Amino acid sequence: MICETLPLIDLHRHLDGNIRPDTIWDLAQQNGIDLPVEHFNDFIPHVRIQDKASDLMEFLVKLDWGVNVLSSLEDCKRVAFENVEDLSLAGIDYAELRFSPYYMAMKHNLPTADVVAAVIEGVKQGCEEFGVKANLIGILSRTFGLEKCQHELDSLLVHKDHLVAIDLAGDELGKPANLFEDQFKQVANAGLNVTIHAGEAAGPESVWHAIKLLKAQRIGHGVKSYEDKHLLDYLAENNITLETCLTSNYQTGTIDRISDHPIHTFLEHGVKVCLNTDDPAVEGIELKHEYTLAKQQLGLTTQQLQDIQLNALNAAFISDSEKQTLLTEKSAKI
Ligand SMILES: O=c1[nH]cnc2c1ncn2[C@@H]1O[C@H](CO)[C@@H](O)[C@H]1O
Ligand SMILES: [Zn+2]
Repeated sequence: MICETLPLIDLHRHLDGNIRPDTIWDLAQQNGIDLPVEHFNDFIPHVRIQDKASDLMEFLVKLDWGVNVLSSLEDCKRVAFENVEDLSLAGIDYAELRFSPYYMAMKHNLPTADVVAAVIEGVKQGCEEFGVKANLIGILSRTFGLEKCQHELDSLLVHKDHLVAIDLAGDELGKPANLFEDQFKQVANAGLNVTIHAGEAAGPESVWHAIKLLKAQRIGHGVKSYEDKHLLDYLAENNITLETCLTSNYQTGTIDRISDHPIHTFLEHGVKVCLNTDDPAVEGIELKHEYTLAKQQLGLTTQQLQDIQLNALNAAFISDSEKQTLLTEKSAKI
């Protein structure tokens, strides 16, 4: 299923949507935080989707315990480090880990820019320890409004040399992309890449806004693009890759069944897609599972899955020589 001579890459993976349930439990004990249940097994439904949520916002609530137990910068560093260990355990060669520093800082009033520094440090140490490659994408959590997003952006830009891109995530319906035009002008001025969550809870117009107003080079999800043929042509012609997350799309109610995912429509139109996890700990999946779903539930061929692995490499926010290194290092391992 996975082509062993090509690097396995996850470009859409929330670091703060992948905090291990046992770490959340442990940090809660350590930090004297009351949890709603007495036994660990009873805690799982509070931090992991059981089958599916009714919509995106109900899904996102499951991420809250993970960040609510982060009481110090050391805790933030720990979860960042563990995220890299998880990459190594999942057989991933390169990942772009995204995180929302204000969301992580919020509950315990941690200084947001220092949270960014702690995550950078945890990921750096993880990469050294586990021999995995990773870069970071900063998220503006649109759910909390414009003012908080500007604060979040300011905190991220302090450390912009350690980031490859900025993303906009959270409540797509309630906080549409056009509100954040000014923030993404600042992102462009800072020389960072742009990927935007769009076409997940809202329709194709949200994808258009992400591209035209915020200058997105990649789109997170983009599921609803299938409703607009002109948009499909535009995505294909401009080489804008859709970061597809099958299990997440099912669990957020964006699609009713995995087999309903419009990935075939995208491929037929020449739109580039790659496969990703989104929030693996909350979803209870890993990247290889997404490739299995694509084969078994959507009938993708071995060739299509290989192309998808290559699409992820091509769409990564790294230089051509770094891409080449990932390729040669992988074939050397065989
Ligand atoms: O699937 C998703 N769609 C939209 N936003 C998401 C998704 N998963 C996580 N976040 C959002 O990303 C930030 C944490 O990294 C939070 O704002 C969370 O709500
Ligand atoms: Zn996401």
